[in-house]
Amino acid sequence: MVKIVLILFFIDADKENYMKYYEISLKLTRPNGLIVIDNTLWCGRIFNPNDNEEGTKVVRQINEHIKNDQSIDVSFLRLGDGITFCRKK
Ligand SMILES: C[S@@+](CC[C@H](N)C(=O)[O-])C[C@H]1O[C@@H](n2cnc3c(N)ncnc32)[C@H](O)[C@@H]1O
Repeated sequence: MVKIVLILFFIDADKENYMKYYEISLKLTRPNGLIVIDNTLWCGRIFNPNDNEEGTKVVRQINEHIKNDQSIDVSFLRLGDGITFCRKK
């Protein structure tokens, strides 16, 4: 049986599927591998309580999820539109 383990994922496609991409990446990443998520500031829209567009809600949701995920260490770069680095423990 071939077991696939990867060391780096870069998530940057459709926001609606970000949670799905994150869960799949976490399963396939080996310990110490990185999951890099782009657009985690969403142009600052996540901080606007009046912005409840689907993409905004999803980015808020994944940020919250990552904050509470004990299986990773997290680092955030306020570069561009915000980049979050998740290292699988
Ligand atoms: C913001 S661009 C990022 C491109 C890439 N990260 C790069 O730097 O070249 C988002 C890309 O995700 C692709 N995309 C959007 N929804 C997708 C989906 N459901 N499945 C696969 N790719 C998708 C788009 O076609 C687009 O090329």
